[in-house]
Amino acid sequence: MAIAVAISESTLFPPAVSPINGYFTTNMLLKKLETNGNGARINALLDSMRASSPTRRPSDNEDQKSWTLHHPSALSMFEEIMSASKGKQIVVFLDYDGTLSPIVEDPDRAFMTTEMREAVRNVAKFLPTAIVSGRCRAKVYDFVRLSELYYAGSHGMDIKGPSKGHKYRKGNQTVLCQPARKFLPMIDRVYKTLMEKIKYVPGAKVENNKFCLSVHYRCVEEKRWGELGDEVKLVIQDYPQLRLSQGRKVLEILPTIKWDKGNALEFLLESLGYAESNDVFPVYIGDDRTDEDAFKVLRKRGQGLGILVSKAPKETNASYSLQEPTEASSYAVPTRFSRVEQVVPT
Ligand SMILES: O=P(O)(O)OC[C@H]1O[C@H](O[C@H]2O[C@H](CO)[C@@H](O)[C@H](O)[C@H]2O)[C@H](O)[C@@H](O)[C@@H]1O
Repeated sequence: MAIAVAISESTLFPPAVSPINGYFTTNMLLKKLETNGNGARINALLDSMRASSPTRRPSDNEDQKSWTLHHPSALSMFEEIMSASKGKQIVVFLDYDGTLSPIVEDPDRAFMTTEMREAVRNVAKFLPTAIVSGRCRAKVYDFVRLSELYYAGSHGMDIKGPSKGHKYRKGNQTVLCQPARKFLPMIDRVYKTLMEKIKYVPGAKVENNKFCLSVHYRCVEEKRWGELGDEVKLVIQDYPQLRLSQGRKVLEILPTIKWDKGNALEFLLESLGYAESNDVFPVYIGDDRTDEDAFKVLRKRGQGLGILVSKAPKETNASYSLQEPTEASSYAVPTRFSRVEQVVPT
């Protein structure tokens, strides 16, 4: 759409944005609104991309101390946590990237270690265990390869229970929940468009997570983040049923339905028979913004606990912390959990 704007071009628009046939387009105006008159960008998305990817700096000692005081290490508090869960069924929820696997440049190579897989396998022997990931369910399954677990892919929008013969399976039915099914053709279309649009930005990568998409900028030069963000915004502005969210050097495109990792957690607890129960103690370990939705649900239920994997102080709804994925694996050593008497649901 072209709109006429009664202001002089030279004072308002930086050289890159000039009128077409004497008219300023909406996009031009938007671009102008994102600059502060000196031509410096104050693009909200770009600012937020920077803020969610801070350059690592040693955190201030005082900040770190006060944060650790409010979010003590889940390892040092293990005995207290276990006594709070006494007589209750612990259910374990694990995020994948940054929690079970280290963050790496190539998302296709985010492998978990054999040690981590063993730790998860062992936990799942004693406790119902779910992987809750932004990735597509099939892909996260390929990384984890444990058929006894629940998997919630696409940020919880694609949930499947353990295959036949596993003890946490509910009766004969396989648990399945895909609340965003109708968005599949749209997501596919946007995936193809984005692939085309971002191929000019070196290092950018679109990952098809089935019910949502990830646009990675970890390998994009910072000076091109703004351009990439603009391309993504332009594409999704034609799709009001989609929304933009952010993770670790990634822009996430999701359906606008009210369904997130928190809903997935509640759905899984309900599937296990703990919808309204006080006899359950959910433990959720995650590292990212989308995991906050699950931490919030735990706070609201006043049950269990959230553990944030983070080296640096961060605002979070989690109660405890772990420094890095390797700590998550030592947290999950089987003897820790097997000491607690567990009620195994039928
Ligand atoms: O919910 P998660 O399991 O944490 O998934 C969130 C996103 O994780 C992946 O991206 C992140 O990890 C990559 C590999 O280490 C890294 O290269 C990227 O910068 C991170 O954002 C995954 O690729 C995404 O699809 C997930 O949405």
